[in-house]
Amino acid sequence: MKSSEMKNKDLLLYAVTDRKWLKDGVTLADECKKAIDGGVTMIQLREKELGYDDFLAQAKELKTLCQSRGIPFIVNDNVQIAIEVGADGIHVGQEDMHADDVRKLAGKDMILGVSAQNVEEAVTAEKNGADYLGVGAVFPTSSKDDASEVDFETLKEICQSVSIPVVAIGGITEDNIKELKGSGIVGISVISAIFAQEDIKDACERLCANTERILPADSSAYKDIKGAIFDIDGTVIDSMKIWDKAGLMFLEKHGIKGDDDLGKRLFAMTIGDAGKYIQENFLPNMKPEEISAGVNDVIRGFYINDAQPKEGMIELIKTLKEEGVKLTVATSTDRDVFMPCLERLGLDKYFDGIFTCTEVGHSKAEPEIFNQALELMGTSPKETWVFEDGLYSAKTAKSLGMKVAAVYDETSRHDWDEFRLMADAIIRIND
Ligand SMILES: Cc1ncc(COP(=O)(O)OP(=O)(O)O)c(N)n1
Ligand SMILES: Cc1ncsc1CCOP(=O)(O)O
Ligand SMILES: [Mg+2]
Repeated sequence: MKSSEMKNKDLLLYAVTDRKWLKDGVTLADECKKAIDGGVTMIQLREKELGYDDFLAQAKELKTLCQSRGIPFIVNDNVQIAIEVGADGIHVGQEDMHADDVRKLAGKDMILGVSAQNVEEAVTAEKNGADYLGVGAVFPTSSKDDASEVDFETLKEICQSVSIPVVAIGGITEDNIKELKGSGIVGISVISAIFAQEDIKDACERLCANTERILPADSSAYKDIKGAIFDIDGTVIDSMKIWDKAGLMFLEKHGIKGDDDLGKRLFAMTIGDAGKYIQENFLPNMKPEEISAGVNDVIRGFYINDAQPKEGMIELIKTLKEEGVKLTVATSTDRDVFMPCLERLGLDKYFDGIFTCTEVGHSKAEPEIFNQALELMGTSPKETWVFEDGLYSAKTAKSLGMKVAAVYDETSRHDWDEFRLMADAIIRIND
């Protein structure tokens, strides 16, 4: 991977190797495979004891593994080995070769990571060509003897002072990671919370999920963005649950108490079918159309009075607008249902155009709605991001060459593993 192709998402869970944790008969490649299976997005080979030839042989093995699994491979400290093995990148600290010299030797395409402990080092590293920063130790660590600690405020100041992405490193565990929320980091870099664990794959899965949970929906993740297309339900508005519950709430109004199973059955039906089902099973004296209209009223009432934004989305939309990005809506929900909510939240004024599947005459499994949004914004697919909680809609957007920010929503959790992998950025706040 070239440095220009690296996304923030590639830095989500960055594993740094340490052979001191290897069990008998197990190789670093074996352990790295488990880590990649668990969701590690980048690997750094860190060898402090090996001679040149052994270091090179190990680098070749891990480079082949990472390449076959589609994640970047980085070499720690040794620029020569990084170049010889054709690594994707090199990571150097303040005591190692200077970043500008590394850049000259390694060329513009190699990913260059630099350690920084304060704002001055961070700003200098960016000027000297760093593509990302590793900042730490953010917690006490036993994996690096000479690591000095970096407090939360300094980490935050560093993130605010540079435009390149920052990962935190040092003593990070699946529990303390939540303390890094709000710092501005795009990911974490970890040794022992991965390689010292009994079940490496399992540990990585939890670290990944917990890291996703602390990342902001901020605009810095969306490289080269000129246009943005927002889904509404489950993306901008926390409204998916009402579709799940509307049938039950309607029944409750008529004094009938349903259970979760009934809720799930009704959710899987169209509103028309739900009307028929409720009539046949609970309200024989009411017409199915009246029931369907009643369920619809429950939904509308929720949008008018109660629906809340997903965390961080209002701020994101405002920031993108301020940055001159064209904004549109593409939604499967009918205009008269969601507009009162957008208006109540003061969001309607930010959008240059609003497209609904009903009005366009095609679902989001087809390209029409996205193409109409692109045409109105006058942006090309590759400079346009689609913010979506629905995997199938995201697949359509991807097939048109657009970038996708996957927004986590509880109702589509079963798709998340596939969705997070295909997306160019992830928004998963407080699920
Ligand atoms: C991602 C990442 N961040 C920081 C470091 C530390 O690098 P450095 O300060 O050069 O210390 P050593 O790792 O070389 O002991 C890192 N390796 N990776
Ligand atoms: C390499 C490095 N640089 C700063 S802290 C550190 C060690 C990170 O290891 P761990 O995740 O086990 O604390
Ligand atoms: Mg170093």
